[in-house]
Amino acid sequence: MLQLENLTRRFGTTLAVDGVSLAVPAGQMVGVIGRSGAGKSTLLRMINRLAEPSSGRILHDGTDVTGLRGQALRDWRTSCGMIFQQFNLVSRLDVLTNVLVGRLNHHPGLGGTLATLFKRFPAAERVMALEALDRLGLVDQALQRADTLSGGQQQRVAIARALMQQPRIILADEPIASLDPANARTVMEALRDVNRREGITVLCNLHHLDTARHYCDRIVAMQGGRVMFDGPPAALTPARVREIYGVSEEEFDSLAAAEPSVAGPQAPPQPALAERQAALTA
Ligand SMILES: Nc1ncnc2c1ncn2[C@@H]1O[C@H](COP(=O)(O)OP(=O)(O)OP(=O)(O)O)[C@@H](O)[C@H]1O
Repeated sequence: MLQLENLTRRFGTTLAVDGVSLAVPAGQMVGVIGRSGAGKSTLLRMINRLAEPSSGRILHDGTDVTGLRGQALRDWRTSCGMIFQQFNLVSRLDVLTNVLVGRLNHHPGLGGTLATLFKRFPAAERVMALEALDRLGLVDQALQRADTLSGGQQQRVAIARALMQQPRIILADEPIASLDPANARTVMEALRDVNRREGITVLCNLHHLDTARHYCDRIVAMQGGRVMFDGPPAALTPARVREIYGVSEEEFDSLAAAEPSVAGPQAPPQPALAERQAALTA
């Protein structure tokens, strides 16, 4: 069970997340929806402590995650696989090596360059990486450079990489915002499959209500840092959407589609390299 207790994050005068309390049972798939700036990313990033809460607590199976330091914090981050909007693969490396990067946390002393990374992992982990790719339908692409894959394939490689961490929770921060509908579908299906088959808890930030309704067990709708709705998809009726956001569902979705962070000809900016490395190797 993941418990968020009155979790709050301020950036200067901005209250990005405002007193959020949620109890997420193990194995649940939760869709967090809301317009740009609602606080979705900050909420997710606090869970693996990429963003520090200003106040409130995060508990996982009774352990106070908010107080973890050093190795205990690194272990917690390992147990939270993170999926970013922009995949964050090493483009010039092959797919298999990218998946093995998810294992780096288990080898803190692994030296050498990225180019020789593959050979430095034990054979059992290379097999594990191939198995992860196989279950995501990508084993044939294992030796291709990551940047030769479609966006949807790259995001599934990122999911395979997260699986290598053997996570308890997957935090997916707008995993489909840069993808076309067909690729978005394959990625959401992959996340749902991982959730169902492995029982991994998934928290997934999404812009579109229909996507959240279709794939998630539970929807948390945010606005101005607060949770305005928390319940099963069927309970988030068009009338409820209007009540929360003051617009129809169609308007909500079209506003989301018009946001600059959603797929467009130009890729949105990536998180800082240090942050990505922290997420991958911490
Ligand atoms: N590092 C930061 N410094 C200052 N303000 C920030 C920072 N990160 C987020 N914010 C602010 O906190 C609020 C919530 O941002 P957040 O990125 O969590 O929202 P979001 O719902 O994920 O939006 P989007 O869908 O656009 O990613 C916004 O007003 C944002 O400008």
